[in-house]
Amino acid sequence: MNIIILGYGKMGKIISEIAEERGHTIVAKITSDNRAQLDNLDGSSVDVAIEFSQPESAVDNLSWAINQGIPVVCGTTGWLEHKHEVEQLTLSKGGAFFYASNFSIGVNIFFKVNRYLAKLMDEQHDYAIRMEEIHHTEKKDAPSGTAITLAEDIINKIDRAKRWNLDTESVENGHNILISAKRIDKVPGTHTVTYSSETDDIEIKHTAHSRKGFALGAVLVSEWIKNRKGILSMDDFLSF
Ligand SMILES: NC(=O)C1=CN([C@@H]2O[C@H](COP(=O)(O)OP(=O)(O)OC[C@H]3O[C@@H](n4cnc5c(N)ncnc54)[C@H](OP(=O)(O)O)[C@@H]3O)[C@@H](O)[C@H]2O)C=CC1
Ligand SMILES: O=C(O)C1=N[C@H](C(=O)O)C[C@H](O)C1
Repeated sequence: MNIIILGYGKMGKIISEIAEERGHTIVAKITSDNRAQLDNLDGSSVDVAIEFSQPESAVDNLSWAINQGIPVVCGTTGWLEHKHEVEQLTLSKGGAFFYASNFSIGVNIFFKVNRYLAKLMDEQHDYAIRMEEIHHTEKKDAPSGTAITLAEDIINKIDRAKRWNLDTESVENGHNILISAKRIDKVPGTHTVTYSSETDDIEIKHTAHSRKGFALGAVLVSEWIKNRKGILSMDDFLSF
């Protein structure tokens, strides 16, 4: 496949390496410095676009790919207030758009465990819910997209959990999920969900050892999306 990389940073580089190892060709590696290349690029020769840039550039990059008729796989976090616009554009153009806050298979298993645990905790009113996410110091958004997915999944399962907020923000009542976002040099991504009562704690945790799992997941999805249409997610891709 011919792949264009929109955002050739820490993730874009590992994704390109894995894609090339799997026999794909990278037709362009776009950063903020060479983005003008997109003005002259013929999209008809590109099979898939992989977008891992930054919150401010995601919508422009995704719109470029969708307008070119290129299926696009997006891992950029921190821009989701505009997701509906991108989905509408995809539908109006008959394109394909895939977003995941986390492409790692391990995290997607963790999402399932989180949903199952939340279902069990719905009736357990004595437990307060909190979350911690730890990432490297270059991360631009907080909380992480993964933490938001975890929190939204809990809100969908637990009646008393009405919303999430960062623990640095003020809280009006105790029915929120408090998220602590820590930034520590080089940490690829650690997420912990804790239910605390007076008598005990129940905790689930996922620790990424590197960015490889995220990158491999994005390449596998890119191979899968090639001839598909519509708004797609990990639930469509994974069979578990
Ligand atoms: N969903 C998932 O599984 C994962 C998601 N992420 C997310 O992916 C995103 C990228 O992460 P990471 O690679 O660590 O970030 P980096 O900061 O290392 O890389 C970002 C890249 O985007 C480029 N960029 C900036 N502006 C534009 C633009 N207008 N058009 C195209 N490219 C642009 C930067 O170029 P320049 O250097 O010139 O500014 C850089 O190459 C983040 O939002 C992160 O949260 C990360 C890991 C996993
Ligand atoms: O910025 C990162 O590095 C990561 N971002 C994603 C997120 O915001 O959840 C996924 C992963 O945790 C790494």
